[in-house]
Amino acid sequence: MLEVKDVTGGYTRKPVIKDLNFSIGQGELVGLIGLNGAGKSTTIKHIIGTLLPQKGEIRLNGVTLNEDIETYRSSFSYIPETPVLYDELTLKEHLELTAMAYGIDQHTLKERSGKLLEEFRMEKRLNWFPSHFSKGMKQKVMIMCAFLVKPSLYIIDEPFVGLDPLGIQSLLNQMTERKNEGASVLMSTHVLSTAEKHCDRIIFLHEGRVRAQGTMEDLRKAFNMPNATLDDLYIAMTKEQHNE
Ligand SMILES: Nc1ncnc2c1ncn2[C@@H]1O[C@H](COP(=O)(O)OP(=O)(O)OP(=O)(O)O)[C@@H](O)[C@H]1O
Repeated sequence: MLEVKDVTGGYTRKPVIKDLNFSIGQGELVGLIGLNGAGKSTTIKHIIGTLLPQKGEIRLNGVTLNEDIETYRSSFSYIPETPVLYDELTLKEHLELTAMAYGIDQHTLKERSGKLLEEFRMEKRLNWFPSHFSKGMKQKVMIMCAFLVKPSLYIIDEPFVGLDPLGIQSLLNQMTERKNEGASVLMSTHVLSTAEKHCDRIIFLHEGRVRAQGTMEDLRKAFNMPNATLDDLYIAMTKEQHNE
């Protein structure tokens, strides 16, 4: 589904991410974990195509962005860490615009947005403008727009920080529902307890490189820490690098 092969890239000639290799299969939820500045957002920017690899390639459903921009772009939805909304559009108009951009018909729009508005408790705010939304509400608008579309991959940059516990539960419900339908999720987060509980696999990114990846069991073996939590493993990874 998503294949990242030998990808090196960044903002200038000096690379920020180096020789990244990982893939995400159908129905998998994969967590991208690492310290501030490890390169998580930069990795995501390469996958969504706002940055191009200096080396290596990224394939989504078999194609690179260059080979088939339409297929590539329509294969994923992206939820950024900081919500980006149109000041002059209401919540309702944001949903309508998304539907239009992705060719979703009126009937489907009504059905899907009805469910999402209920799930995220935003039914009464359909005619509100972004300036009246709290930070978490803005995040919910982006999440609802992303889940209105049913792409094969969701890319989510730190979703848990601004959401209240009910919002987090709703997002996890949406992810699980789409996962069960075969969609994949790549999610970067610092909330390790949630990642440990919900991710099928974890990718540890450190100083722009994949330090380790796999299931919790794989990681426990790799670090030789049989009963470790994701927090324990993460701290071990940072200390190990520190000692080098
Ligand atoms: N627009 C930019 N121009 C130049 N360098 C950048 C830019 N954005 C990030 N960087 C650099 O790239 C490196 C990786 O940053 P990135 O934002 O990918 O980290 P991150 O793992 O997402 O961190 P965080 O957990 O803080 O969000 C850092 O050294 C950062 O300074």
